[in-house]
Amino acid sequence: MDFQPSTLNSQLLRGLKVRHFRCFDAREVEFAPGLNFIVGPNAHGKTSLLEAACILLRLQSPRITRLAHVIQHERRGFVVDGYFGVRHLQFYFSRERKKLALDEVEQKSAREYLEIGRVVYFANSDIELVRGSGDGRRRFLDFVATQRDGTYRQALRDYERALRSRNLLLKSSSPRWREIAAFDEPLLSAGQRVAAARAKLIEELQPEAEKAHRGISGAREQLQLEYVPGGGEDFPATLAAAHNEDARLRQTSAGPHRDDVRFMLNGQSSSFASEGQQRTLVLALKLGAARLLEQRFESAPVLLLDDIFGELDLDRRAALLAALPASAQKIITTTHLDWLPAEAEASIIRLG
Ligand SMILES: Nc1ncnc2c1ncn2[C@@H]1O[C@H](COP(=O)(O)OP(=O)(O)OP(=O)(O)O)[C@@H](O)[C@H]1O
Repeated sequence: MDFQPSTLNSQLLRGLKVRHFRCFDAREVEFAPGLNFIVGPNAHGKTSLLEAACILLRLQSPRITRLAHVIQHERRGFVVDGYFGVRHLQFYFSRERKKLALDEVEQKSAREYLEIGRVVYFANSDIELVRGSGDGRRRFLDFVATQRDGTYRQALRDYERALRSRNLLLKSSSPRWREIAAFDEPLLSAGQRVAAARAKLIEELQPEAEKAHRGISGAREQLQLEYVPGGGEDFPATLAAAHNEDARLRQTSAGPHRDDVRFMLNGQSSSFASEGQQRTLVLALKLGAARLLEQRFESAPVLLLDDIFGELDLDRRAALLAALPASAQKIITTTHLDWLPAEAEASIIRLG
């Protein structure tokens, strides 16, 4: 790929190469600014390319927690490699080791690498954000929070490490409380950083998601987001009060690993909402996250949209296309493009 730095918009994913990634032995694609469609029949690797783009920029999959699952069967590891603006990103992952490089320089830590590209990913299965367990909502918060704040990832890791150690001690048949208490301090300190960042994120997301929701739903309902801290209002007090419960359950019962977010439409829990209302809500959350990141960094994140047009009628497809941030690069998978207005300017990648 030949890139001329002077002509590049620095906030674009220009090209992507994958090797031994899901169904691809090797594949290379180029993307344009604005609208990009990846078009092809089922099971031809559309989602795989979108997932690879997400992993290249964020080192995590939007679908699964274990990257080993995207290694092509019978292979040792995968490579994703691409240009974001003028920056060259490379990531190798195998079960034994990971290797990161930025502009051909191997990185010991992911910190600088993760400051390069920002992403909002949206798939039909995201309706689980409303319908599913708190786990999915925490993953969404973490995905946006690590992009919003470069220190968040470390706080989350510190918290998870302290939680794992504390839980391991609690599992013992006769828990030694002095040892367990030694993990309370790091658990509390990292947990409070995680909780504060999540609370701040919800506070900033609220007006943006509301605005997006009003735009899509035609101002019919009011959307409210509420952060529900798993450590209560006062995490140290909640943790201290939960000692007996923790001993009984043999695990830490309170803390950010139990955080949740409540969605309300006109003051009613979104669990009562219709499917259409729930889909609108999730879309508003994602567009809200995109606006929030755009405001914070003065450049829109890349939008990766997996087959979300398939279930909509023609009018709604057009409305959704219009609702996507104009300045963002958009990469969209779809099985066919018969519906795309002839005047729409888009770059098309065909698979199969
Ligand atoms: N680890 C893996 N190794 C090899 N093949 C895999 C792996 N994971 C998934 N696949 C295969 O990759 C193929 C492409 O899947 P993908 O989800 O990318 O297709 P798609 O074009 O998005 O399909 P759809 O339109 O049905 O969503 C599937 O046949 C799937 O079984």
